[in-house]
Formats: sequence, C-alpha cells, structure tokens
Amino acid sequence: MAIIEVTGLTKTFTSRERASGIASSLRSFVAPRYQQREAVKPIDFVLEAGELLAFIGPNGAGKSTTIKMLTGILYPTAGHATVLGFNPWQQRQQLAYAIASVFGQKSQLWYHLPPQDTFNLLAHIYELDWAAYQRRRAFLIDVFGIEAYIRTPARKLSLGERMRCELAAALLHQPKLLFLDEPTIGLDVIAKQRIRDLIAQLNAEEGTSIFLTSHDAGDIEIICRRAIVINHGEIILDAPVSQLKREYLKTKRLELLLDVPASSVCLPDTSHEGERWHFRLLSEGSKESGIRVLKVEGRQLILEVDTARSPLEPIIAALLERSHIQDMTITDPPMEEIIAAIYQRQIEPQVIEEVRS
Ligand SMILES: Nc1ncnc2c1ncn2[C@@H]1O[C@H](COP(=O)(O)OP(=O)(O)OP(=O)(O)O)[C@@H](O)[C@H]1O
Repeated sequence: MAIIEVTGLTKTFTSRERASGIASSLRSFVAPRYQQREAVKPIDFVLEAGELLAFIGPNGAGKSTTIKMLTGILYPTAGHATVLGFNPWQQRQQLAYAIASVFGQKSQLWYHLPPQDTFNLLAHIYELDWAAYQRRRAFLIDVFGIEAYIRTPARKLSLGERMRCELAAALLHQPKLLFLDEPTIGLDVIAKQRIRDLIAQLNAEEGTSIFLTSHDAGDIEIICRRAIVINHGEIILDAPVSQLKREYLKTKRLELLLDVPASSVCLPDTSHEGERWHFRLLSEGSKESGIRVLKVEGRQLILEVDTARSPLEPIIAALLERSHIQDMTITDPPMEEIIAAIYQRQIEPQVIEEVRS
C-alpha cells in the first residue's frame, strides 16, 4: 500500500532582491524586483508502507523543501501529494496525528524541561488515552534505554542522550511514518550506531515507514533499503541502496597518523595520475589493488580504498608492520562526491551516444 504518492510536486520561491546603498534601496522600495528560485522541480515518486527511504542530495538540493511540503508546512507551487491518504497542506492537523519528524539540528524537546515532562505534554497534545500512553512510555523508555535521563532537563543531556529522548518523544503517538532529518549529526560512532539500530528495530517491529535525509553515507547504508537522490530540485536516481553501495559507496577513506614519515611506508608509483598516485604497499600492493593515495604529508597518510577489491584489514596490518598507528579514522566519501559520481555515470552513456551519432 502506498503511503506517500507524489506527482509533479514543485516549489518555486519568490524573493525580493535586496539592493545595497540608499539610492538603490529607495528604488527597490518603489519598484521592487523579484527573483525566483526553483527549489523543487516537478518530482514524482511513491513510498510503500514499511519502506526505509533515504532522500539524499547535496546542500540546497531541495530535500528540506520537499519534506516541508510533505508534512504540510509549505504549500507547493504546483503538483499533488498524498501522505497516508491526506493532502498535507490542506489536512495538516489530521496528518500530524499519524506522522512524526525528528531533526538532528533542532530539538523538539522543551529545553528547560526534563524529557518526562515533555512526554506528558505531548500525550495531552496528541490526546492520548492516559493508561495506553503510560504503557507506551514505559515501553519506549525501556527500548531506548533512557530511564536514567528522563528526569534531567533536556539542556543538560549529551547530544546522544538527547537524540534517544527525541526519538522516544516522536514515537509516543505511534506514528506510521517518521521523517528523520540528519538524525545522527554530531554524534560519536557509538551513539550513531545506537540510533541507527533503534531506527531499524522500530521499522522491523512496528512497521514504521522511514523517510530519512542525511549527509552521512553510513546512515543510508545501515538504515535504508531504497535511495532517492535529488540535486538542483530534480530526482536523478531512485534505486535500491544495495545498488548504490555496489556502484557508488564502495570506497572508504582511511586517514592515518603514523609515528614515522608517511612517505617512508608507501612508495608512490611512477604512473601517477595528476594529483593522485597509485599506491604500492611496499611489496604487497599493486596498481590493481584498489588503493589510492590521496595525501602523504609528514606523518599523515590518507588512502581511498575500494573495499570490493581490497579489504581494509590487510592494509592496516601491512602498515602496522612498518609503523605504529597513532590515530586512524575510516570514513565514507562525502555525499558531494557520491552525487558527482552518479552524475558522471549518467552523463557518460549520453556522451558516448552523442559521439556515436
Ligand atoms: N524560504 C525560502 N526562500 C527562498 N529560497 C529558499 C527558501 N527555502 C529554501 N530556499 C532555497 O531553495 C533551495 C533548496 O533548499 P532546501 O533547504 O530544500 O535544500 P536542502 O536540500 O534541504 O539543503 P541542506 O542539505 O543544506 O539542508 C536552496 O537553493 C535554498 O536557498
């Protein structure tokens, strides 16, 4: 069953051009000039019940604008959408009882109140049956492991503790659809993993559909099954996350701080391409190993590893044979790079076709 149906949904913002200087300001006051920005071009998609969707794209792509239209905060310029059978901008109040949203960058807990008081307030706002609410609250406190924090004012909680409370608060009224905007931003590795596990558990046990936006490729890989990629207001890819992983999320970035000069443990091959060198892991690596050196500076070494061709463990083991690793981080490529790769992949066949014809 489809819970979100979007056809030709469009949003164009019109804003007044601001002039600098008194004369120009006066002129623009008398004869204002407007500029238009197409934040979301006509987009179409359907989300089925129980799906875990990543709605991703670089800064300014149109993600928040789309979410705002789907939650009834913004009127679209054109197009249609139904969310759980409601027209979001005409039936915003009814829709609010069936959905929830959690923003990593914006707390929805009352800042000076302990989460427990916020929970009680939300129970009144959502007009929940008090006995059912208490059972639900006890269940969420247990699942989210937040018993120790719910009597502490939200402002005194760590970001990870607060995010768990935010999620619990959003789920009190058992929404069928949860919008998550950067739910793990600023969290450490352990806290991120905890939030991701909880979201996956929620989907598996309660069938809650997830509409997630994030710049963290880890959120997308671990939580979601399907990804819609939006850029400049247009959907450029709608594919299973497994395909995205296979084709675009296959590299990891390995940043190391060694106790010896990085150049002494790696031998740049003579066949380097521009700024990027092929990497010979002394006797073990080769050009075909799927490893690229991105930076060799002092004791810092940054590698990009195609994990489908070269697992990380032997690389780390080989480096440990030659040096002590003082610090190490393993990250996913930035979202901007993933989008650039998607574009390149889409443009290449067109270019080949154009050259052929
Ligand atoms: N109220 C507004 N008035 C004018 N332009 C706006 C308004 N809100 C958003 N925009 C513009 O619309 C475009 C899309 O913005 P949007 O916030 O949807 O992007 P986003 O994908 O959510 O980006 P981010 O990842 O940075 O949050 C941007 O160019 C932005 O400047």
